[in-house]
Amino acid sequence: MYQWLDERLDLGRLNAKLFRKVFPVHHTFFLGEITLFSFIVLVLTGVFLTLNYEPSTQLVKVEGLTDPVQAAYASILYIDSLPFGAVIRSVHHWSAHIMIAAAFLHLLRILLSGAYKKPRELNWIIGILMLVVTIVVAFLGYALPYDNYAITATRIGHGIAESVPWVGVAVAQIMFGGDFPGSSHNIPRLYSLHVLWMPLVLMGLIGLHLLIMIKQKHTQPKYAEKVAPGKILGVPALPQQGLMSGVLFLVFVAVVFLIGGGFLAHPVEAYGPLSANTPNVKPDWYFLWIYGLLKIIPSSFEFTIPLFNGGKFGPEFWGGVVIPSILLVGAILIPFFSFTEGNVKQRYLELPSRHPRRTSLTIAGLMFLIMCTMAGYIGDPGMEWLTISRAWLLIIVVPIVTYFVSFWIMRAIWGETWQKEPEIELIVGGGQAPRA
Ligand code: HEM
Repeated sequence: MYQWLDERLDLGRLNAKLFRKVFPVHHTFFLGEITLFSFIVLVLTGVFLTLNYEPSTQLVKVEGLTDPVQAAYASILYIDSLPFGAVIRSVHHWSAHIMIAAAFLHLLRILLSGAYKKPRELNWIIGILMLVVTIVVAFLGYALPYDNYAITATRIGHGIAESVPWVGVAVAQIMFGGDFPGSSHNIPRLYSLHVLWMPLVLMGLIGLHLLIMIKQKHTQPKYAEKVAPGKILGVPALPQQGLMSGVLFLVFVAVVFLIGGGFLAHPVEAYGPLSANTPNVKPDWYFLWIYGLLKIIPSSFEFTIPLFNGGKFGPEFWGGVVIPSILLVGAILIPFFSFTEGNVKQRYLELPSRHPRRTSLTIAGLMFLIMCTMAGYIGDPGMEWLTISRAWLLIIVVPIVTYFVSFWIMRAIWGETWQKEPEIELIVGGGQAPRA
């Protein structure tokens, strides 16, 4: 069979060029792979869901329910009633959470190890875009069950889209196919964006990301410089790397099915179909920091520019659009503010502990997000101590204190040598003397 294929596809050349490509091995490199695996599981479980989901708000009768309900809602009841239907829906749900978390951790590893520097600036930018698109796809899928929970959470995003001065209402109408909720175009519009257009964009970006990564070659652990100077130290793409990735994929599938089976996505009947009741729901964790900002920006923080029918700059615009956009642009620009020594290409991973400024800034940034997230709980039972003014204080003070404390700890531990990468001593096994 190999010979038959080789004669037609010149597999030998492919084998020599692609399959023998060397991949450096480091446990943190699996974060990018886990992000990829989540995407694959999302597509596979998504195919099952699309085969059984009805993207329509037409009213239909469901056995056991007195009032007619929207077809989208009814189809989720149907999916949950299929053998393993609720588990597959839950695996889809949890894979989305894992993909966002893994992409974010992957971003942190790139940031903390300096892998974003020349020549990988492009892949850094594509990565940020992928993270944003992933979050957008997750948001677009939120409303599809069309239950009270999904609609209430999606309304927050709809309000943010509408808050953009002058163009917001038009943007929201295009995105949601009319007023939300209520328009019969809502579900078909969100559905096509969620299952087709945005995943296609994501697939294109992932393909580009991986092609660039293969072309530029992976950064390597520091010891590779000593063991194989000027070369790539690692294992061939096939069979070793492929085998490791294959095993990790199977483990990933097993774990996500365990999570999906153990913790089912919320049953739609717990909240019921669209009604005037607004349940007290919060957005998912990755939106909570924006939700927190929306809670603490005072409603008086608003003005209108009396031009072209008036452009309103309200708190939702500041918290939901301006601050996240500033952070996004800042993140995109990171590689252009840090340079490699002598402007050479970055080949090796940097130790976070030996780059205390960057590491402390990253931890401070995380603290900012955590404090904003905490503000999302203002007014909840048990959180009475958290007033709006205290939340402001925490958001400003905690990141600054964190920066100085973590910087001080790194300086205290490594003293004068804090900026130097440690000397690597190579120990060769089998009782031989070290060679380097
Ligand atoms: C959202 C979907 C994403 C997928 C599926 C993905 C996938 C991958 C994979 C499989 C690798 C190789 C293994 C590794 O280094 O972990 C990689 C490398 C890389 N990724 Fe991503 N990634 C994603 C998001 C991001 C993000 C958010 C960033 C940063 C903003 C980023 C920046 C990079 C860079 C710079 C490399 C090269 C790393 C090196 O050479 O050390 N990626 N990505």
